[in-house]
Amino acid sequence: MLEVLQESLRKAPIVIRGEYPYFIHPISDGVPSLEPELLDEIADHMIDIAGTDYDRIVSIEAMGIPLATALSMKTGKPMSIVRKRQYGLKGEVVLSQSTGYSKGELYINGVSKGETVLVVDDVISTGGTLKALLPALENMGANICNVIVVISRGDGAAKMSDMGYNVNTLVKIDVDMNGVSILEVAGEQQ
Ligand SMILES: O=P(O)(O)OC[C@H]1O[C@H](OP(=O)(O)OP(=O)(O)O)[C@H](O)[C@@H]1O
Ligand SMILES: Nc1nc2[nH]cnc2c(=O)[nH]1
Repeated sequence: MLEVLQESLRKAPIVIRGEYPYFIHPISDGVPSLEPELLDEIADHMIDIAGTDYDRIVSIEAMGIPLATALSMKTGKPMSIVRKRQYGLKGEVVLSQSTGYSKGELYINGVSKGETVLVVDDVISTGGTLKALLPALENMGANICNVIVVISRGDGAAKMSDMGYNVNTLVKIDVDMNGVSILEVAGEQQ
């Protein structure tokens, strides 16, 4: 299951940021090379989880964009990207994002009241981004049918579950200076 993703995670280099071992991976960073086989495998798996019964795919810049694009092309569903830049369009919604290493504003455009949306992203770590985004989408009148994040590192997904949001993750990982350890793979017994 998810063999291409697992293999790529095992090969992911680590750099130390402060004292934090930071993994570098095509899905979370777009470097060194994002292969179509990997996007294809992930998009197929997302369809297995969420089907295609939604109006719109919603994702977050920057690294949600290739995932949403691959899924959009497979499902024929439109996508809206939550941006870090303000456009000032009518109906734009602003929210504050806080992750482990950044704070800033996010801007939602293009999501209409009553739409059913699938939310996808590359990584969940502290959960700060989804903690801000999911209630904001609901306040806009969107119906969130599913949330799928490729890589889970840390306790963000558990925190979202405590808030009443089920976040499906494809792999749970741990990271130290020696590399990435895969703790859990979606659909596999451990
Ligand atoms: O669970 P959290 O702690 O909120 O972290 C998750 C967020 O962090 C990453 O984005 P980042 O803000 O680094 O932006 P990028 O995609 O532009 O690198 C990732 O794409 C998520 O959106
Ligand atoms: N690419 C990347 N994104 C992260 N988000 C939280 N931790 C990490 C990390 O180590 N690498």
